Amino acid sequence: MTKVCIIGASGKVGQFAAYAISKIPFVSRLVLFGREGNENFLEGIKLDFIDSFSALGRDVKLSASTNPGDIEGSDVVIITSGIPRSPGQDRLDLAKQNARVVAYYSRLIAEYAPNAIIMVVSNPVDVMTAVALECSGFAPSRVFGLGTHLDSMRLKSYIANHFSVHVSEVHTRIIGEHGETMVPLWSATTIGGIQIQNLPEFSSLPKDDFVECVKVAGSEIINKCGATIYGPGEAIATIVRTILGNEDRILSVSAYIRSEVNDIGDVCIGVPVRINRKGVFPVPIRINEEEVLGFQRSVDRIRSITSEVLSDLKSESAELDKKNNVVHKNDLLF
Ligand SMILES: NC(=O)c1ccc[n+]([C@@H]2O[C@H](COP(=O)([O-])OP(=O)(O)OC[C@H]3O[C@@H](n4cnc5c(N)ncnc54)[C@H](O)[C@@H]3O)[C@@H](O)[C@H]2O)c1
Ligand SMILES: O=C(O)C[C@H](O)C(=O)O
Repeated sequence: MTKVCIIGASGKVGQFAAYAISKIPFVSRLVLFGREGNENFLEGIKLDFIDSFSALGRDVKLSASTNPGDIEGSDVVIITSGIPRSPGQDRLDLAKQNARVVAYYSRLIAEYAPNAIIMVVSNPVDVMTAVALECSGFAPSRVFGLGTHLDSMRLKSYIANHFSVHVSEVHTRIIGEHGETMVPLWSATTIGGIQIQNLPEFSSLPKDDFVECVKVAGSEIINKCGATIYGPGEAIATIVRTILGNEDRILSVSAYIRSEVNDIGDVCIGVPVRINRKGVFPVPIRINEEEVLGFQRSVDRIRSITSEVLSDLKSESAELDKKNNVVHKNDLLF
Protein backbone atom coordinates (compact mmCIF):
# COMPACT_ATOMS: atom_id res chain seq x y z
CA MET A 1 0.00 0.00 0.00
CA THR A 2 1.51 3.32 -1.00
CA LYS A 3 -0.18 6.65 -0.51
CA VAL A 4 0.61 9.84 -2.38
CA CYS A 5 -0.95 13.22 -1.59
CA ILE A 6 -0.91 16.19 -3.93
CA ILE A 7 -1.42 19.51 -2.19
CA GLY A 8 -2.66 22.07 -4.70
CA ALA A 9 -4.44 19.47 -6.84
CA SER A 10 -6.98 22.02 -8.04
CA GLY A 11 -4.15 23.90 -9.79
CA LYS A 12 -2.92 23.18 -13.29
CA VAL A 13 0.35 21.46 -12.47
CA GLY A 14 -1.09 19.68 -9.41
CA GLN A 15 -3.97 18.29 -11.41
CA PHE A 16 -1.90 16.89 -14.24
CA ALA A 17 0.82 15.61 -11.89
CA ALA A 18 -1.89 13.77 -9.93
CA TYR A 19 -3.12 12.17 -13.13
CA ALA A 20 0.37 11.11 -14.21
CA ILE A 21 1.01 9.69 -10.72
CA SER A 22 -2.28 7.80 -10.75
CA LYS A 23 -0.89 5.67 -13.58
CA ILE A 24 2.12 4.47 -11.56
CA PRO A 25 1.38 0.81 -10.85
CA PHE A 26 2.42 0.78 -7.19
CA VAL A 27 0.40 3.85 -6.19
CA SER A 28 -2.63 2.45 -4.40
CA ARG A 29 -3.99 5.56 -2.68
CA LEU A 30 -4.05 9.09 -4.02
CA VAL A 31 -5.30 12.20 -2.25
CA LEU A 32 -6.25 15.28 -4.27
CA PHE A 33 -5.80 17.91 -1.59
CA GLY A 34 -6.65 21.59 -1.78
CA ARG A 35 -7.61 24.62 0.24
CA GLU A 36 -11.04 25.17 1.74
CA GLY A 37 -13.59 26.36 -0.78
CA ASN A 38 -12.28 24.05 -3.49
CA GLU A 39 -14.17 20.93 -2.33
CA ASN A 40 -16.52 20.84 -5.29
CA PHE A 41 -13.77 21.41 -7.84
CA LEU A 42 -11.59 18.68 -6.33
CA GLU A 43 -14.54 16.29 -6.25
CA GLY A 44 -15.14 16.98 -9.95
CA ILE A 45 -11.50 16.13 -10.78
CA LYS A 46 -11.82 12.95 -8.73
CA LEU A 47 -14.94 11.84 -10.64
CA ASP A 48 -13.26 12.51 -13.97
CA PHE A 49 -10.17 10.51 -12.89
CA ILE A 50 -12.42 7.62 -11.87
CA ASP A 51 -13.94 7.53 -15.36
CA SER A 52 -10.45 7.32 -16.84
CA PHE A 53 -9.46 4.53 -14.41
CA SER A 54 -12.34 2.53 -15.75
CA ALA A 55 -10.93 2.87 -19.27
CA LEU A 56 -7.40 2.08 -18.03
CA GLY A 57 -8.40 -0.79 -15.76
CA ARG A 58 -6.70 1.00 -12.84
CA ASP A 59 -7.72 0.41 -9.25
CA VAL A 60 -6.59 3.38 -7.17
CA LYS A 61 -8.31 4.51 -3.99
CA LEU A 62 -8.90 8.17 -4.70
CA SER A 63 -10.01 10.95 -2.38
CA ALA A 64 -10.64 14.64 -2.84
CA SER A 65 -10.13 16.57 0.35
CA THR A 66 -9.51 19.85 2.13
CA ASN A 67 -9.27 18.09 5.49
CA PRO A 68 -5.65 17.84 6.78
CA GLY A 69 -6.51 14.51 8.44
CA ASP A 70 -6.53 12.97 4.96
CA ILE A 71 -2.80 13.68 4.53
CA GLU A 72 -2.15 11.14 7.28
CA GLY A 73 -0.15 8.05 6.33
CA SER A 74 1.13 9.52 3.06
CA ASP A 75 4.44 8.14 1.81
CA VAL A 76 5.03 11.09 -0.49
CA VAL A 77 3.42 14.53 -0.29
CA ILE A 78 3.84 16.95 -3.17
CA ILE A 79 3.32 20.68 -2.66
CA THR A 80 2.21 22.42 -5.85
CA SER A 81 0.23 25.20 -4.14
CA GLY A 82 1.06 28.83 -4.68
CA ILE A 83 0.84 31.46 -7.32
CA PRO A 84 2.50 30.88 -10.69
CA ARG A 85 4.43 33.66 -12.40
CA SER A 86 2.75 35.88 -14.97
CA PRO A 87 4.42 36.85 -18.24
CA GLY A 88 7.35 39.18 -17.51
CA GLN A 89 7.88 37.96 -13.93
CA ASP A 90 10.91 36.05 -12.63
CA ARG A 91 10.23 32.97 -10.49
CA LEU A 92 12.04 34.71 -7.62
CA ASP A 93 9.34 37.42 -7.61
CA LEU A 94 6.99 34.81 -6.12
CA ALA A 95 9.25 34.02 -3.16
CA LYS A 96 7.70 35.99 -0.34
CA GLN A 97 4.10 35.19 -1.19
CA ASN A 98 4.58 31.49 -1.85
CA ALA A 99 6.80 31.05 1.21
CA ARG A 100 3.78 31.54 3.47
CA VAL A 101 1.83 28.88 1.60
CA VAL A 102 4.69 26.38 1.57
CA ALA A 103 5.47 27.09 5.25
CA TYR A 104 1.86 26.46 6.21
CA TYR A 105 1.59 23.16 4.34
CA SER A 106 5.01 21.94 5.48
CA ARG A 107 3.95 22.33 9.09
CA LEU A 108 0.72 20.53 8.32
CA ILE A 109 2.61 17.64 6.72
CA ALA A 110 4.94 17.41 9.73
CA GLU A 111 1.90 17.14 11.96
CA TYR A 112 -0.18 14.69 9.91
CA ALA A 113 2.38 12.68 7.92
CA PRO A 114 5.60 12.79 9.98
CA ASN A 115 7.14 9.92 8.01
CA ALA A 116 6.47 11.29 4.55
CA ILE A 117 8.91 12.46 1.91
CA ILE A 118 8.07 16.00 0.74
CA MET A 119 8.51 17.10 -2.87
CA VAL A 120 8.18 20.84 -3.46
CA VAL A 121 7.10 22.15 -6.85
CA SER A 122 5.94 25.70 -6.01
CA ASN A 123 8.29 28.39 -7.28
CA PRO A 124 10.91 29.63 -6.74
CA VAL A 125 11.50 25.97 -6.08
CA ASP A 126 15.01 26.14 -4.54
CA VAL A 127 13.92 28.75 -2.00
CA MET A 128 10.63 26.92 -1.32
CA THR A 129 12.55 23.70 -0.68
CA ALA A 130 14.51 25.48 2.04
CA VAL A 131 11.24 26.79 3.51
CA ALA A 132 9.75 23.28 3.53
CA LEU A 133 12.90 21.86 5.12
CA GLU A 134 12.91 24.51 7.85
CA CYS A 135 9.19 24.42 8.59
CA SER A 136 8.71 20.64 8.50
CA GLY A 137 11.74 19.98 10.67
CA PHE A 138 12.33 16.84 8.57
CA ALA A 139 15.77 15.44 7.80
CA PRO A 140 17.24 16.91 4.56
CA SER A 141 16.94 13.49 2.90
CA ARG A 142 13.15 13.70 3.16
CA VAL A 143 12.62 17.17 1.65
CA PHE A 144 13.50 18.13 -1.90
CA GLY A 145 12.27 20.21 -4.81
CA LEU A 146 11.69 19.51 -8.50
CA GLY A 147 14.76 21.68 -9.09
CA THR A 148 16.79 21.32 -12.28
CA HIS A 149 15.34 17.94 -13.25
CA LEU A 150 12.93 19.69 -15.62
CA ASP A 151 15.74 21.86 -17.02
CA SER A 152 17.89 18.76 -17.56
CA MET A 153 14.97 17.10 -19.40
CA ARG A 154 14.65 20.15 -21.62
CA LEU A 155 18.36 20.24 -22.48
CA LYS A 156 18.32 16.51 -23.13
CA SER A 157 15.56 16.90 -25.71
CA TYR A 158 17.38 19.75 -27.55
CA ILE A 159 20.57 17.67 -27.74
CA ALA A 160 18.69 14.55 -28.91
CA ASN A 161 16.93 16.58 -31.56
CA HIS A 162 20.19 18.18 -32.76
CA PHE A 163 21.96 14.82 -33.11
CA SER A 164 18.82 13.02 -34.35
CA VAL A 165 19.09 10.37 -31.67
CA HIS A 166 16.53 8.91 -29.29
CA VAL A 167 16.33 10.93 -26.04
CA SER A 168 17.23 7.85 -24.03
CA GLU A 169 20.68 7.96 -25.70
CA VAL A 170 21.40 11.35 -24.12
CA HIS A 171 22.50 11.84 -20.55
CA THR A 172 22.98 15.38 -19.36
CA ARG A 173 22.73 17.40 -16.22
CA ILE A 174 21.96 20.95 -15.21
CA ILE A 175 22.74 22.00 -11.66
CA GLY A 176 22.20 25.18 -9.62
CA GLU A 177 19.16 27.43 -9.61
CA HIS A 178 15.97 26.43 -11.42
CA GLY A 179 16.25 29.80 -13.11
CA GLU A 180 18.59 32.37 -14.60
CA THR A 181 21.86 31.15 -13.05
CA MET A 182 21.48 27.42 -13.85
CA VAL A 183 24.73 25.63 -14.80
CA PRO A 184 24.87 23.02 -17.59
CA LEU A 185 27.44 20.30 -16.97
CA TRP A 186 28.81 19.56 -20.45
CA SER A 187 31.49 17.53 -18.68
CA ALA A 188 28.70 15.16 -17.58
CA THR A 189 26.93 14.94 -20.96
CA THR A 190 27.07 11.77 -23.06
CA ILE A 191 25.42 10.59 -26.26
CA GLY A 192 25.17 6.84 -26.67
CA GLY A 193 27.69 6.58 -23.83
CA ILE A 194 30.24 8.79 -25.62
CA GLN A 195 31.44 11.94 -23.86
CA ILE A 196 29.91 14.82 -25.89
CA GLN A 197 33.24 16.70 -25.82
CA ASN A 198 34.80 13.75 -27.73
CA LEU A 199 32.44 14.16 -30.67
CA PRO A 200 33.83 16.20 -33.61
CA GLU A 201 30.57 18.18 -33.73
CA PHE A 202 30.98 19.45 -30.17
CA SER A 203 32.97 22.54 -31.16
CA SER A 204 30.18 23.77 -33.46
CA LEU A 205 27.33 22.80 -31.13
CA PRO A 206 25.15 25.88 -30.32
CA LYS A 207 25.63 25.27 -26.61
CA ASP A 208 24.84 28.81 -25.47
CA ASP A 209 21.66 28.85 -27.56
CA PHE A 210 20.57 25.55 -26.02
CA VAL A 211 21.14 26.84 -22.50
CA GLU A 212 19.35 30.10 -23.29
CA CYS A 213 16.38 28.07 -24.63
CA VAL A 214 16.27 26.07 -21.38
CA LYS A 215 16.37 29.27 -19.34
CA VAL A 216 13.41 30.80 -21.16
CA ALA A 217 11.48 27.55 -21.79
CA GLY A 218 9.09 28.11 -18.88
CA SER A 219 8.35 31.73 -19.71
CA GLU A 220 7.93 30.96 -23.40
CA ILE A 221 5.26 28.37 -22.60
CA ILE A 222 3.60 30.67 -20.05
CA ASN A 223 3.51 33.51 -22.61
CA LYS A 224 1.90 31.25 -25.19
CA CYS A 225 -0.60 29.17 -23.19
CA GLY A 226 -0.57 30.44 -19.60
CA ALA A 227 1.20 27.62 -17.75
CA THR A 228 3.67 24.77 -17.96
CA ILE A 229 1.78 21.60 -17.12
CA TYR A 230 2.76 18.41 -18.94
CA GLY A 231 6.57 18.76 -18.70
CA PRO A 232 6.57 19.38 -14.94
CA GLY A 233 3.72 16.90 -14.39
CA GLU A 234 5.63 14.03 -16.03
CA ALA A 235 8.85 15.09 -14.29
CA ILE A 236 7.07 14.91 -10.93
CA ALA A 237 5.64 11.48 -11.74
CA THR A 238 9.08 10.17 -12.78
CA ILE A 239 10.48 11.16 -9.41
CA VAL A 240 7.55 9.63 -7.50
CA ARG A 241 8.09 6.38 -9.44
CA THR A 242 11.79 6.49 -8.59
CA ILE A 243 11.05 6.89 -4.88
CA LEU A 244 8.29 4.32 -4.57
CA GLY A 245 10.07 1.83 -6.81
CA ASN A 246 13.23 2.27 -4.70
CA GLU A 247 15.06 2.69 -8.01
CA ASP A 248 18.27 4.40 -6.83
CA ARG A 249 18.31 6.62 -9.92
CA ILE A 250 20.54 9.69 -10.03
CA LEU A 251 18.47 12.76 -10.95
CA SER A 252 19.06 16.49 -10.50
CA VAL A 253 16.68 17.91 -7.94
CA SER A 254 16.81 20.71 -5.41
CA ALA A 255 18.26 19.29 -2.21
CA TYR A 256 20.10 20.53 0.83
CA ILE A 257 23.84 20.14 0.32
CA ARG A 258 26.42 20.36 3.08
CA SER A 259 29.56 20.51 0.94
CA GLU A 260 28.99 17.93 -1.79
CA VAL A 261 29.86 20.09 -4.81
CA ASN A 262 33.54 21.12 -4.66
CA ASP A 263 33.06 21.78 -0.93
CA ILE A 264 30.29 24.30 -1.62
CA GLY A 265 27.14 23.86 0.49
CA ASP A 266 24.67 24.94 3.14
CA VAL A 267 21.92 25.70 0.65
CA CYS A 268 19.01 23.97 -1.12
CA ILE A 269 19.79 23.93 -4.83
CA GLY A 270 19.75 21.69 -7.92
CA VAL A 271 22.36 18.91 -7.63
CA PRO A 272 22.61 15.26 -8.63
CA VAL A 273 21.09 13.04 -5.95
CA ARG A 274 20.50 9.34 -5.52
CA ILE A 275 16.75 8.81 -5.08
CA ASN A 276 15.17 5.81 -3.39
CA ARG A 277 12.46 4.82 -0.91
CA LYS A 278 14.34 6.59 1.90
CA GLY A 279 14.55 9.93 0.10
CA VAL A 280 17.23 11.92 -1.68
CA PHE A 281 20.99 11.74 -1.11
CA PRO A 282 23.30 14.26 -2.82
CA VAL A 283 26.13 12.64 -4.74
CA PRO A 284 29.52 14.23 -3.93
CA ILE A 285 30.95 15.59 -7.18
CA ARG A 286 33.91 17.58 -8.48
CA ILE A 287 33.17 19.94 -11.37
CA ASN A 288 35.58 21.98 -13.49
CA GLU A 289 36.69 25.53 -12.72
CA GLU A 290 34.24 27.28 -15.04
CA GLU A 291 31.35 25.19 -13.70
CA VAL A 292 32.40 25.97 -10.10
CA LEU A 293 32.29 29.70 -10.83
CA GLY A 294 28.79 29.40 -12.29
CA PHE A 295 27.59 27.16 -9.48
CA GLN A 296 28.98 29.51 -6.81
CA ARG A 297 27.12 32.41 -8.45
CA SER A 298 23.92 30.39 -8.41
CA VAL A 299 24.43 29.36 -4.78
CA ASP A 300 25.10 32.98 -3.71
CA ARG A 301 21.90 34.19 -5.37
CA ILE A 302 19.69 31.43 -3.92
CA ARG A 303 21.29 31.59 -0.50
CA SER A 304 20.73 35.33 -0.20
CA ILE A 305 17.03 35.16 -1.17
CA THR A 306 16.50 32.09 1.01
CA SER A 307 17.89 33.81 4.07
CA GLU A 308 15.73 36.91 3.42
CA VAL A 309 12.60 34.77 3.05
CA LEU A 310 13.34 32.66 6.14
CA SER A 311 14.03 35.73 8.20
CA ASP A 312 10.74 37.35 7.05
CA LEU A 313 8.87 34.21 8.01
CA LYS A 314 10.50 34.26 11.43
CA SER A 315 9.55 37.87 12.11
CA GLU A 316 5.99 37.31 10.89
CA SER A 317 5.78 34.39 13.26
CA ALA A 318 7.09 36.51 16.15
CA GLU A 319 4.59 39.25 15.22
CA LEU A 320 1.73 36.74 15.35
CA ASP A 321 2.85 35.58 18.79
CA LYS A 322 2.90 39.14 20.05
CA LYS A 323 -0.53 39.92 18.65
CA ASN A 324 -2.15 36.80 20.01
CA ASN A 325 -0.12 36.78 23.17
CA VAL A 326 -0.48 33.01 23.01
CA VAL A 327 1.12 30.33 20.93
CA HIS A 328 -1.38 28.94 18.42
CA LYS A 329 0.11 25.89 16.80
CA ASN A 330 -1.47 26.67 13.43
CA ASP A 331 -0.26 30.25 13.32
CA LEU A 332 3.35 29.38 14.00
CA LEU A 333 5.60 29.45 10.99
CA PHE A 334 8.48 27.86 12.91
N1 LIG B 1 9.29 23.76 -10.16
C1 LIG B 1 8.78 23.68 -11.36
O1 LIG B 1 9.43 23.19 -12.28
C2 LIG B 1 7.38 24.15 -11.59
C3 LIG B 1 6.69 23.80 -12.76
C4 LIG B 1 5.40 24.28 -12.93
C5 LIG B 1 4.80 25.08 -11.96
N2 LIG B 1 5.51 25.40 -10.85
C6 LIG B 1 4.94 26.23 -9.80
O2 LIG B 1 3.85 25.52 -9.21
C7 LIG B 1 2.92 26.47 -8.65
C8 LIG B 1 1.53 26.17 -9.17
O3 LIG B 1 1.46 26.41 -10.56
P1 LIG B 1 0.08 26.18 -11.36
O4 LIG B 1 0.36 26.50 -12.77
O5 LIG B 1 -0.51 24.88 -10.99
O6 LIG B 1 -0.81 27.36 -10.72
P2 LIG B 1 -2.39 27.41 -10.56
O7 LIG B 1 -2.76 28.83 -10.35
O8 LIG B 1 -3.06 26.65 -11.65
O9 LIG B 1 -2.65 26.62 -9.20
C9 LIG B 1 -2.25 27.12 -7.97
C10 LIG B 1 -2.68 26.19 -6.87
O10 LIG B 1 -2.23 26.73 -5.63
C11 LIG B 1 -3.34 26.97 -4.77
N3 LIG B 1 -3.08 28.21 -4.04
C12 LIG B 1 -2.80 29.43 -4.57
N4 LIG B 1 -2.64 30.34 -3.59
C13 LIG B 1 -2.82 29.66 -2.43
C14 LIG B 1 -2.81 30.04 -1.04
N5 LIG B 1 -2.57 31.30 -0.66
N6 LIG B 1 -3.06 29.11 -0.11
C15 LIG B 1 -3.30 27.82 -0.48
N7 LIG B 1 -3.34 27.39 -1.77
C16 LIG B 1 -3.10 28.31 -2.71
C17 LIG B 1 -4.56 27.08 -5.68
O11 LIG B 1 -5.74 26.75 -4.97
C18 LIG B 1 -4.20 26.04 -6.75
O12 LIG B 1 -4.50 24.75 -6.28
C19 LIG B 1 3.46 27.84 -9.06
O13 LIG B 1 4.21 28.40 -8.02
C20 LIG B 1 4.34 27.53 -10.26
O14 LIG B 1 5.32 28.52 -10.48
C21 LIG B 1 6.78 24.95 -10.65
O1 LIG C 1 8.64 28.70 -15.67
C1 LIG C 1 7.83 28.61 -14.74
O2 LIG C 1 7.46 29.59 -14.07
C2 LIG C 1 7.23 27.27 -14.42
C3 LIG C 1 8.28 26.22 -14.20
O3 LIG C 1 9.25 26.63 -13.30
C4 LIG C 1 8.91 25.75 -15.49
O4 LIG C 1 10.13 25.87 -15.64
O5 LIG C 1 8.17 25.22 -16.33
